[in-house]
Amino acid sequence: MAINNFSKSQIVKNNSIADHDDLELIIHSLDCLEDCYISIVDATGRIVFASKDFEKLDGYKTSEIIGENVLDVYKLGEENSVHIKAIKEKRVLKNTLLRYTSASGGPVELVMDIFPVFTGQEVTGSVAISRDTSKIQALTEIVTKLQKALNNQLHHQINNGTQFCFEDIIGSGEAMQSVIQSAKRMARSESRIMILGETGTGKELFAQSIHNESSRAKEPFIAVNCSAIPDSLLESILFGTTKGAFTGAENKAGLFEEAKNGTLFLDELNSMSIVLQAKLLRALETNRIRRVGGNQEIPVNPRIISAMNINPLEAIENEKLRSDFYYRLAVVTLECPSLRNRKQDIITLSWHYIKKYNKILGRKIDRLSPEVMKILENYNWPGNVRELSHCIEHAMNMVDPNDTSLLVRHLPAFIQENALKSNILPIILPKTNDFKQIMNQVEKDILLQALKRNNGNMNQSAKELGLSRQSLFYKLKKLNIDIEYETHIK
Ligand SMILES: Nc1ncnc2c1ncn2[C@@H]1O[C@H](COP(=O)(O)OP(=O)(O)OP(=O)(O)O)[C@@H](O)[C@H]1O
Repeated sequence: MAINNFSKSQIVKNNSIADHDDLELIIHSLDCLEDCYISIVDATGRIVFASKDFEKLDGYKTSEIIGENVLDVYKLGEENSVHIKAIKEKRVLKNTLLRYTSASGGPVELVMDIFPVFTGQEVTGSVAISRDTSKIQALTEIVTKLQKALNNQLHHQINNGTQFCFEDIIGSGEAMQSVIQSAKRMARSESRIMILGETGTGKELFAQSIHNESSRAKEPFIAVNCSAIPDSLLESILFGTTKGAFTGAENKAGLFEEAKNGTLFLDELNSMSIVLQAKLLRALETNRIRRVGGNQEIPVNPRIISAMNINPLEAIENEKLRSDFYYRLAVVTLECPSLRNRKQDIITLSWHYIKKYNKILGRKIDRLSPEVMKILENYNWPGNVRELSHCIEHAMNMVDPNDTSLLVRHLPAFIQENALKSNILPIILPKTNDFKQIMNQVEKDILLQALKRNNGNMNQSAKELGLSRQSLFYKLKKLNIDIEYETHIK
């Protein structure tokens, strides 16, 4: 690879080398230069050198980032920048993982060794030698897929009824990581779990993952959506029936029995009637059930995981939920955060679904426009991850097979309209130092966004902008704006 004028001997001579191990590490890193990228920043975090190959990796042009601050370029907080950390802590950081966003919004992951540069006692900068993890990851992905296929085969053989495990949960932000850690701890115990969260936040995904991580993994996982089934039927489904209990009734085991020593997942528990809650409470207290129409008590042993998408305390207050029933089931609780409260995961999840639909629909999208990123991050996602997946599926159906960028016009109309109404379409400044050109662009964007918000209506747009109709006409003419062409959202 090209490392410009930066030679191996220059780096090795660098007086940051604290001990023999570091020296070995640098020499080892330099020996694998084919797979390495080098970056150097000064003590203030200003980038003074970045090897040319970075451009291919993350899309930031070397010529444009030299002289810029590393935090600004890679949109990192101080705590996340490994360069700044090495400078502040005055120590070498080895094999440190750094995740950031490429110029086109995709994820980049590097493993870095960072060496502070000393002049006397003072740290005057740091040198990082980085390796792209995607090659390692590609291999890991293959191995993981093989493992999963093997697992699935096993699951099918033992028919445990699940599709997901913890590895399928996407969310590197603190909120999601903390829920995953709690869920893993819960998987190791036998306590009943209540999973709370809005619709589409992944409650069933967590329930399945907990089951697969628990000692019950080889037993069945049985899910029942309490809102989808009328009460009388739900009782027979859960407890089973005895021949003659009602016309057509047969001797049949219910889900409590079918779940055996596995997990019974009661989804949308809040939809269950108060009467059925009382019957279920008895079963939960005794770990015994009676089939509908039967006299015999049958011992049962599934672990119960339940889920609700409303606030349980409000449901108790409104007498929709018995408190004794709730507390029997909510021995431990897990809260799935809504997507709007973990914005940092929105783009990662979007890329997950883009990759999925690239494969399914034969598309080749490898770039999200900055406007799309901003819109996705600012939308409030009432349907959470499920809604995001539908949004990307829609967009991927709208792109042409040769398109490589996902643009605003590909998004569902209501999301475009929402962005316009909430005025969050960003103004993208031209890359120039020409002040007049920048101001023209700003003026043009403001006029166009007002026109789009008002469906091209000149009077309303002028009113909103505080201009006379004539001034608006004059400005549109001066800026050479073709309204019909340009008010289609780009
Ligand atoms: N963190 C996540 N990572 C990957 N996929 C996710 C995540 N959260 C949710 N999903 C996906 O979103 C969809 C909805 O998830 P799930 O059915 O588990 O949500 P839910 O909270 O149980 O919804 P509901 O309350 O409507 O039943 C599924 O396709 C699931 O795989």
